[in-house]
Amino acid sequence: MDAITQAKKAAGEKAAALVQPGMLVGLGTGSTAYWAIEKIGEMVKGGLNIRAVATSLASEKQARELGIPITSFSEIQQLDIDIDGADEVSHDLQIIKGGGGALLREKIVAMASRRKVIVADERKYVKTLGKFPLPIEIIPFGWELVFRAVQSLQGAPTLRTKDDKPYITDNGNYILDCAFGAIENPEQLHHQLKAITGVVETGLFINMQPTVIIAYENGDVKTI
Ligand SMILES: O=C[C@H](O)[C@H](O)[C@H](O)COP(=O)(O)O
Repeated sequence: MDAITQAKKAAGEKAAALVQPGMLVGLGTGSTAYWAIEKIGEMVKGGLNIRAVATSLASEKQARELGIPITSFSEIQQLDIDIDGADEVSHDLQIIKGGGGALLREKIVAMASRRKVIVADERKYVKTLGKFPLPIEIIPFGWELVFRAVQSLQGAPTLRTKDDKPYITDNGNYILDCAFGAIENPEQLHHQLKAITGVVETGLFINMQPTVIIAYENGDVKTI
């Protein structure tokens, strides 16, 4: 296992240790949240009694294979803890998510959770957001109009593709990856983008007061 994968695993496992018996747990998406889910799976096999909501079909499949009981918002109102990855976390704890296309479900789950825990390796902990192009989830119909509206906000959008076709999210939508350069005011940008008809959600996770667990290649793990 290389040093970055080791760091992701360390961050994920540290977050999993925050899960207590009886909790309702949000399961994130991506290669870092993966390790948290694996660890929670081990804990469940060891007798931990929890129920979870997954933020993507991929994470739900992983959780089911590990025997983690899955629930949904038809049965519960709120989660105790949500553990998820990030593409960038700024020093003032604003976040970009959605590199794996799961931002909409991730935000719904995060908003429904009392405690939000973000796990990331050191490469993602940055002074200012924006090196990572901001993903936004948009409705397929008329997506070109949203594309142009993003351009008029000085973002450089790219329609995300897979196998030369538009990438389709778990919700049947498209993703635009938008390069804005340094994002000095994430809150303002989030609201500007949300005001465009056809934008479902942005990957800016703003003012969520998360617990952030950063793992370093040298083996250190810091909770911020
Ligand atoms: O849509 C995907 C999610 O926001 C992921 O949590 C994020 O992209 C980080 O993924 P990874 O841990 O694989 O870098």
